Amino acid sequence: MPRPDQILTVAQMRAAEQALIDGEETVSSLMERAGAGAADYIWRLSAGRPVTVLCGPGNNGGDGYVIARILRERGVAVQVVAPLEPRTAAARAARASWGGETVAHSAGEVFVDCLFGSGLARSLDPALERLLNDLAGAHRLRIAVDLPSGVDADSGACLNADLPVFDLTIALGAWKPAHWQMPAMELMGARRLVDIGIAQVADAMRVSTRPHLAGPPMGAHKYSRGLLSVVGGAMPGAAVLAARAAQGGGAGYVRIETSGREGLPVPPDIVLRRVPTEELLHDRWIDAVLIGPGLGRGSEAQAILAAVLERDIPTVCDADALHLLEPPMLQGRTAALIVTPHEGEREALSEAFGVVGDARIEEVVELAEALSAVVLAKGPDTLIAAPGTPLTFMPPASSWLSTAGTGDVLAGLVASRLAASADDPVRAAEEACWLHAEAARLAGPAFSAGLLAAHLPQAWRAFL
Ligand SMILES: NC(=O)C1=CN([C@@H]2O[C@H](COP(=O)(O)OP(=O)(O)OC[C@H]3O[C@@H](n4cnc5c(N)ncnc54)[C@H](OP(=O)(O)O)[C@@H]3O)[C@@H](O)[C@H]2O)[C@@H](O)CC1
Ligand SMILES: Nc1ncnc2c1ncn2[C@@H]1O[C@H](COP(=O)(O)OP(=O)(O)O)[C@@H](O)[C@H]1O
Ligand SMILES: [K+]
Repeated sequence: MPRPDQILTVAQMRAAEQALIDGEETVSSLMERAGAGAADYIWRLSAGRPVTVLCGPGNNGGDGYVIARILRERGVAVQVVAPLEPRTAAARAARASWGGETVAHSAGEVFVDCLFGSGLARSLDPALERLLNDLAGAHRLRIAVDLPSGVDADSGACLNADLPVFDLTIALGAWKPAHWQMPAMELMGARRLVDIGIAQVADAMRVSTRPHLAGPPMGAHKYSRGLLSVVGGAMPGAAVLAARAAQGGGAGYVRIETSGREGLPVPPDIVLRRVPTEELLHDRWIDAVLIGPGLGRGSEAQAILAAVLERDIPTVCDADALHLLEPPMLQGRTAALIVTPHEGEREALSEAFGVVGDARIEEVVELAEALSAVVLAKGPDTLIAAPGTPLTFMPPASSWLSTAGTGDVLAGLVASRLAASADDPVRAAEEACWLHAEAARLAGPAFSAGLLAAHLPQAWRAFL
């Protein structure tokens, strides 16, 4: 059975299609199924309004002719704009079955982009780019089939500077990385997937699906639910915020440990332990550690980080810790490690660990290998990579998260989930992202990081 969460590269998609064609299917039968599935969505959304289909030269254009024919059969007024003749046998056959005229331009209600899909090899030439934009601008509702034309399926790059934004993108057969990567993701609008019978591909990447989180069992006590130590540093506020968030992440016991002397605005329900650096984490009941938020970047911070990592407890490194982390600090570790870099921190880590990838996706995967760790590369298009595990793409969360301190909240959540279930750090990272996104949704617009953390208890309801 194919899984609706699998993400395939163009090469994987072609191989999976070929496997079907080597069996009972033909390109035309797959195109018919893809076109029919897309036509269903378009028919419902167009609700009787006229539809314009822009058809390109490849099989994406072929899908367009199938869509045009099916919609016409259902009584929809359809116009086809075909700036280039079909070049594949299946697309030519689909054009012949459509049999209708083509027009040079059209304006109206619903626009369907079947110019290029996964076979786009280079940027659109200026005439095609103009036609695409003119047609998109001349219609109220815009729908892209498989991918918005101009987008590179594997990387999510936009090959042209000026591409239209769609209301809906209908992916065919399987998701491609571009459906979940910036900047392409910004053009897609809502996303829907049409099943055309593509099988489950071994080791395929995946988009994360909503998890089910268990509440505490009847016999739970604070230690059984996970003890998390947040190691504080030069700027204690960030550690307090992360600890606050961690309390909303499900761990039974959250405390802050620090070797500093700074006054800490610690709320009464967070335990504070002040100890010399060499006594940090001297408690065999600790399930997980968070270090980095507010740690500082000086030599003292570096010594604290080295001491913490040497304790070999399941650890989350965020923020300043990601600028201090060096390969020797990880030697001999066996416990789980999760790093949660934003783009700048990811670049710093890549430099420190000698990772040079061609593109973001490859670099994140290579970084996970180099660190033997889970890499939660956060941003509008968060990725979770771990050695030996399929790369996971998180669905987009509220863009209101782009405010200071929300990363500290995420780090607290990741550490909290890790304390609760240290045996599966990838799942811990994924669960944290879902709680974070749901809290952001509940917090609405223009929230602060503190308010985000305050919405975590309510966010749980979506996963119980
Ligand atoms: N395979 C299957 O079984 C099924 C596939 N399906 C569908 O097929 C789509 C993939 O089809 P595809 O591989 O034909 O690619 P597509 O995106 O239509 O375009 C490629 C053509 O455009 C050309 N070209 C490229 N860039 C260009 C540019 N900038 N400017 C101008 N020309 C350019 C390129 O030729 P080139 O010039 O590079 O030799 C080639 O002729 C996929 O997204 C899905 O919709 C479904 O029907 C299910 C079954
Ligand atoms: N445009 C966006 N859309 C969705 N989520 C975002 C966006 N920008 C940032 N985020 C999320 O907000 C958080 C920001 O973290 P980070 O950059 O570390 O901020 P800080 O260091 O101020 O806490 C991350 O979880 C990231 O995924
Ligand atoms: K398209």
